[in-house]
Order: sequence, then C-alpha cells, then structure tokens
Amino acid sequence: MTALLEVKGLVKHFVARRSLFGRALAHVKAVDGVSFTLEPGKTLALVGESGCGKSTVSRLVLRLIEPDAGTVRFDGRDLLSLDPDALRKFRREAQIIFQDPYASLNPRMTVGQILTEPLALHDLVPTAHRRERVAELLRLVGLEPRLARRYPHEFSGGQRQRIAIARALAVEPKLIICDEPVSALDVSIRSQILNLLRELQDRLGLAYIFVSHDLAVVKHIADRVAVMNLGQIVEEADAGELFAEPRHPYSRALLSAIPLPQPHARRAKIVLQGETPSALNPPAGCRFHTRCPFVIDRCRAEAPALVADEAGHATACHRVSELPPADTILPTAGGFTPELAKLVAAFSRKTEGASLAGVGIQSARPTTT
Ligand SMILES: Nc1ncnc2c1ncn2[C@@H]1O[C@H](COP(=O)(O)OP(=O)(O)OP(=O)(O)O)[C@@H](O)[C@H]1O
Repeated sequence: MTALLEVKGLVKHFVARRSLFGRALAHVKAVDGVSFTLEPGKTLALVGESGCGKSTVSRLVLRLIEPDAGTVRFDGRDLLSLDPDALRKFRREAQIIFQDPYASLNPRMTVGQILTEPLALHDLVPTAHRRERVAELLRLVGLEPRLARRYPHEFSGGQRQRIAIARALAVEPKLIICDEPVSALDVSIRSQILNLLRELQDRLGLAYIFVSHDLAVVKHIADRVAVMNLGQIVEEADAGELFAEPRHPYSRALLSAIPLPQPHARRAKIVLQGETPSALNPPAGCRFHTRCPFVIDRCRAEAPALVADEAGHATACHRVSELPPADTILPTAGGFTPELAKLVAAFSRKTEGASLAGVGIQSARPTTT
C-alpha cells in the first residue's frame, strides 16, 4: 500500500542558550534523525518519556515548525515545497487533537459555532446546509444534535473531547494527530474515547499518529509503535510484535510497567537507573547507554543504526542479537528464566526506589514465586 505519510531523516534542534550577541551557545536536540511511514487508515503510536521529542515530531509533520533537515511527504507531495494553495489543502487534510480539549475550544462560542467555523473557513459546505452538517458531525461522535446550542463549559471532559474530535472531522481529514487525547480523562471515560477513535477510523479510513506515554492505551489502539528516546527512534514494529517481544532494552523497561491480561502471568518490572540524560547534552554513542544494563564499550562510542529485519521490526541496538529473549511474561509458578533473573537483578540492584519519569514505572523487587 502507498504510504500516506513518509518521514525521512527529520532533524530539529532548538536554540537553548544564546550569547549577549545572539549567537547560539547550546542546542536542544529535540528530534535527531527520525524516519517512519504511515499507511492510510492505520495508527502509528509515538511513545517515550517526557521530552523525548514526540510533540516536536508532530509539529514538524503538521508543518507548524520547519525542520533543520529531512523530508516529510504527505500523500506523495513534499510538504516543504507546497505552494500556498496546496498548503491550505494540507491544513485541511491533517488535523490535531490535544490532551486538554477545553483549552482548544473557544469558551465564548457555542458548539454549533465551533463546528461551523472550519466549514466556513475552508468553504466546505454551502451556508444553507451547515446546520445539517453540524448535526451529522455531532451524531458521528455520539452526541445529540440539540447540544449544538450549548457552550463548552456545559460538557464533561469526555464530551469536550468528542467535540474536539468532531471539529477535526469537520474538514474531512486523512490524518489526525492525537496528542495524548485521553490522558486528562477519567479512566472510565478513556476506553469510550479510544473506541470512538477506532470506530471513526474504520468508518472514515483515517490515519492516526497517536502520541502517548501510556503504553496500556497505546496497546489498545496502535497498529505500529515507534519507541523514542532523546530525539531518536530506538525501536519500531507492529504493535502486536512489539508488545509480545520488545527487543531494545529501553522498550523492555517501558513495557515492563504495563499490566498483563493473563490472570496468572507476572512480569518483572524493570526500573531504569538514574536521571534521564538531557536532550541538551545527550550521551555520545547510543543515547541509552548510560541507563542500559547491557552496555559495552562500543555502545559508548558508536551510535547504533535503526536496522529492520525482514518482518519490518526495527531496532537500534548493537547487542540486539545477543540479548536474552524478551521473556517478560512469567508464569507465576515458574519464576524467572535465568537470563531474566540476571537482567532484573542488574536493573534492580542499584535502582530500588528510582523511577522512570513520565512512564510511571514503579520500583519492583523481583519475585521467584
Ligand atoms: N520551542 C522550543 N524551544 C526550545 N526547546 C524546545 C522547544 N520545544 C521543545 N523543546 C525541547 O525539545 C525536547 C523535546 O520536546 P517535546 O515537547 O517534543 O517532547 P515530548 O516527548 O513531546 O515531551 P512531553 O511528553 O513532555 O510533551 C525537550 O527537551 C523540550 O524541552
């Protein structure tokens, strides 16, 4: 299938400090060589700790900011060389929904006005039919058309996210970037919104980039997952494959935090050591080496390339072929495999009490029962 979105070698460094004369003294390497593709109607999740560059990738894809290097192709067109007309069309075809829908909904406008605005801006529906289209959009997201007369503050968080989704759908997009769309919602509402997103995807053929640090949520929605660390993708694979067999030590640590569906299975929680290095001054070589229990000299000196196997499972790790199997699902009775016991011991010996910012990994003692 032809890709809807092709991102190649994307780089974005922000100036973090300037001299008195305005010269850049330090850069944050927010995005540093990111490549991926997304097919129509599919969901790619971007996951990783806070500050790893997920939102910057989203803003680059939407052309809200310009990259320092790299290309973004959308529907076969190079985004960076679009003329004003083509750019206007692209602004319709790619939409974003945010974590806090309330902040993005104008409190002085009724829901009807909020949904009419994009229709008028892009001249999509004749004036006489706009009310009808607003009703249709509300029904599409599970809200009653009579609610069009109400204001955002009259709705719950979940309903407001439905309104934000309806507004994104108003312009008939092909791609929606979902930036932590359920993180601010009550747990009981989250699955309703995720189910709605899936239903809309099936019905309208939408592609999603799903930005999240919550892997339990990602598991529910993603077709493919890209794990980011300090501005780079360290692993990318089909979601089922990545959740069943994470290869990169960082992905394994992230995944060890999510609950398992099997009632008698137990997973070793892996707690990474120390502070996350800063994107202002990322470690040389592999950017994960300061926290990796499998580190060898080569990792400190040489950055590993992201290499895909025949099935399209890509990993950036010098030692990927030598690591113990990603046997993170443990039968309660069986205890750890010897390799995993070593792995967990290596992680937990020095890290009791530490936590991995942004992913909610708890300190955990290995168990052999
Ligand atoms: N406009 C900016 N100027 C300077 N630095 C920036 C700017 N935008 C982002 N950064 C820095 O770039 C890095 C990546 O930020 P980004 O917001 O993309 O990460 P993220 O993974 O989306 O984090 P979060 O999950 O907290 O939103 C961070 O170190 C951030 O401080």
